[in-house]
Amino acid sequence: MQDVTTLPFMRVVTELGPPDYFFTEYFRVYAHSRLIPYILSSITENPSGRPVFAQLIGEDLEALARTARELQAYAVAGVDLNLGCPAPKVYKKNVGGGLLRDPEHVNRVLGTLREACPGRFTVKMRIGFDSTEHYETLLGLVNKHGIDLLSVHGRTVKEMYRGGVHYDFIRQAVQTVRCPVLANGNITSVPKARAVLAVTGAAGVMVGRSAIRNPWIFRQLREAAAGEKYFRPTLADVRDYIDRLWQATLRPGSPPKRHIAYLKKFLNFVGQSVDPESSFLKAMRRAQTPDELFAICDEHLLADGAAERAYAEEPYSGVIARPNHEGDPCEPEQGCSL
Ligand SMILES: Cc1cc2nc3c(=O)[nH]c(=O)nc-3n(C[C@H](O)[C@H](O)[C@H](O)COP(=O)(O)O)c2cc1C
Repeated sequence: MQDVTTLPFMRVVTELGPPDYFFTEYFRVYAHSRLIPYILSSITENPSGRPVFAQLIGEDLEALARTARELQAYAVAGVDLNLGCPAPKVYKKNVGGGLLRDPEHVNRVLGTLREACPGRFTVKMRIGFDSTEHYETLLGLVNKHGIDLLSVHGRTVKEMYRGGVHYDFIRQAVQTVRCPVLANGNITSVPKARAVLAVTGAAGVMVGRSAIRNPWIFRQLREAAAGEKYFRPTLADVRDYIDRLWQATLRPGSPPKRHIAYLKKFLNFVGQSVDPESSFLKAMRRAQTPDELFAICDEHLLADGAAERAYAEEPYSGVIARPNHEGDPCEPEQGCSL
C-alpha cells in the first residue's frame, strides 16, 4: 500500500508477526522511470525474512519490460502488476484500474511482462472498471499468459472502497484460473477470513487496511490456520504498537508536526477498534505536539483499567477511518494519503 507498506512499517509488522508474503507499494513505470530508491529499500533491506513481490503500475510495454528485467537483479519473489488502483489521477492515464477497460492492451502488457519475467509474474486486479463485462476475458488472459498468482479485490474501480465486496466474483476467478488466487477486500479478522475462504475457495487472503488497524492479523491468521488459540491484543498492546510506529517512522530532521500528521493516518485506522464512540479518534485528531498525542494515547489506551481491555476484533460499526474522504486513497503525485 502506497506510503504504508514502507520499510519502517515492514519492520514493525515483522516484530509483531509478518505475513507469508509482502507486496511493495507500486513502482510507477513510464518511458524514463527509474526504480525509486525508497521503495527499492523495502526489497534490499527487507527485514522480515519473508518473500517480497515488487509491484509495478504502468502501460508502456518497453518500460514495463525494462523495469521487470532490472528487478531481476534484486531479491524479489516475483513481479506483480497492479490492475486495480482506483485513483482518478492514475486510471485516467490508463494504468492500474484504468487498464481494465482495455483487455486488448492488458493482453499485450501480460505477454510482455511474462516474457520479461523468468521467475514469478503475478497480477493484482479488481473485477472491472465500471462493470464486470470484461471479467471473463481478463481471467482468460491470466490463463493464456501463465500468471503465477492472482490477487482479486472484489470490487470494480468505480466502486472504489464503497459497499460490499463481490466475493462471488472471486469465487469465479478461483474456478476459472489455473493459478492460486488470493481473496482481497475487507478481510478484517480471522472469522472474516475464514468466511471468505469458505465462500470463495481461494488459496489465501490478501490483507490491506486491516493490517494498519491490526498489525497482529497475520500472526492471528497463521495461529488460527494451525488450529491454535490465536493472539488477542489488549489496548496496552495497541499503545505499544503506536510507540513502535512512532519510532520506526522517525526521520532525522523531519519536523514533529509532519511526523504527527503521518502517524495520524495510521491512527485513523487503529482508532476504529478502540472505542465505539470514536472518543480516541476525535481526541487524537486534535493533538498538535508529540506530548499531546502520547498523553491522549495514554489516557485512552492505558488509564483507568483500559490497558487490560480487549482491542475489538472488528472495526466498530460507524467508526470510520477517513471522514469526508471517501474513496481515493492514492494521490500518487503527492505521495499517498490514507
Ligand atoms: C492507502 C492505500 C494504499 C494502497 N496502495 C496500493 C498499492 O500500491 N498497490 C495495490 O495493489 N493496492 C493498493 N491498495 C489497495 C489494497 O491493496 C487493497 O486492495 C484494498 O485496500 C482492499 O483491501 P482491504 O479491504 O484489505 O484494504 C491501497 C489501499 C490503501 C488504503
